[in-house]
Amino acid sequence: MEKIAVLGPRGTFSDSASIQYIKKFNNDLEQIYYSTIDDAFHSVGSECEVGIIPVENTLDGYVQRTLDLLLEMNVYIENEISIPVQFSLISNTKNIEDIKKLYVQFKTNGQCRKFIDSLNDVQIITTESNMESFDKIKEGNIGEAAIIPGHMLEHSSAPFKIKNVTDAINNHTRFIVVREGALKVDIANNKDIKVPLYIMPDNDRPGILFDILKEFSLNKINLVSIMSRPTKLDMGTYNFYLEINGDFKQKEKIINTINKIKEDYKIKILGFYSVN
Ligand SMILES: O=C(O)C(=O)C[C@]1(C(=O)O)C=C[C@@H](O)C=C1
Repeated sequence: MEKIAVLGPRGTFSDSASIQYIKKFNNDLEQIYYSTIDDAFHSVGSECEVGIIPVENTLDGYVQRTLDLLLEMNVYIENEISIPVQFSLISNTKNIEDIKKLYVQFKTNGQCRKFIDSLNDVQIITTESNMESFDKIKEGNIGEAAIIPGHMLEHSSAPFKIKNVTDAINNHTRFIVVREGALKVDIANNKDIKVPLYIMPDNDRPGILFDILKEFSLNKINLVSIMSRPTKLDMGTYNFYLEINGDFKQKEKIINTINKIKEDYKIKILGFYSVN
């Protein structure tokens, strides 16, 4: 049975995403839990064949670390799944004014901004997963609170709880399924195509971005997003992460357009797969 690397422990949204992914695609996968996104990602190709990794959120955008690891590691994206995400608060205090310390996962912080800003004089402790935040409260230090996955609220015996502290009701996180090795194109008829890729300009001159975007525009290829990530070599030098969304009939056109851009720029295609 193949193993899938998941940000754990059990109860995280990554765990929920892995359960839904296994169910939806009828995959026979054993979940292996890791305490950080980095550890889960790095296990792909050694302890695990695949990994399920958060990449984008409705309220807080891309997970920057995931974008960097996609470039650094020898992996490709073979599938994706989105799940709804809502958060609640638990605390061992009697009321909200007594909270002195708040545990919150780094990506959760940007999804509960309004609530966190409404708290007075609270020390924020950033965690690696929402279940790490949940577990911290069990240590029993008075004056502590944690933002946890909404579905874990009933599993907490904390004396003080607030249901729903997310900034918006419509909030989803998208997870990608990554596998080690060179890209495999996996397209089903009648489904949309997703193609995330990196374009890495090796110099800086006026019009580079225009040159690249022009090719997509001329070929009527839909770009869903574009992100700049630092090359980490020199200040002010960036790689571009792009996502293409298209109809399956556009497959050849997408390949030809990427090949055209490849004549002038280095490209890493991160995935070429069907969605929904
Ligand atoms: O900590 C979790 O529950 C996770 O699965 C991680 C993660 C993320 O890093 O994006 C997943 C979904 C939410 O966006 C918040 C946190």
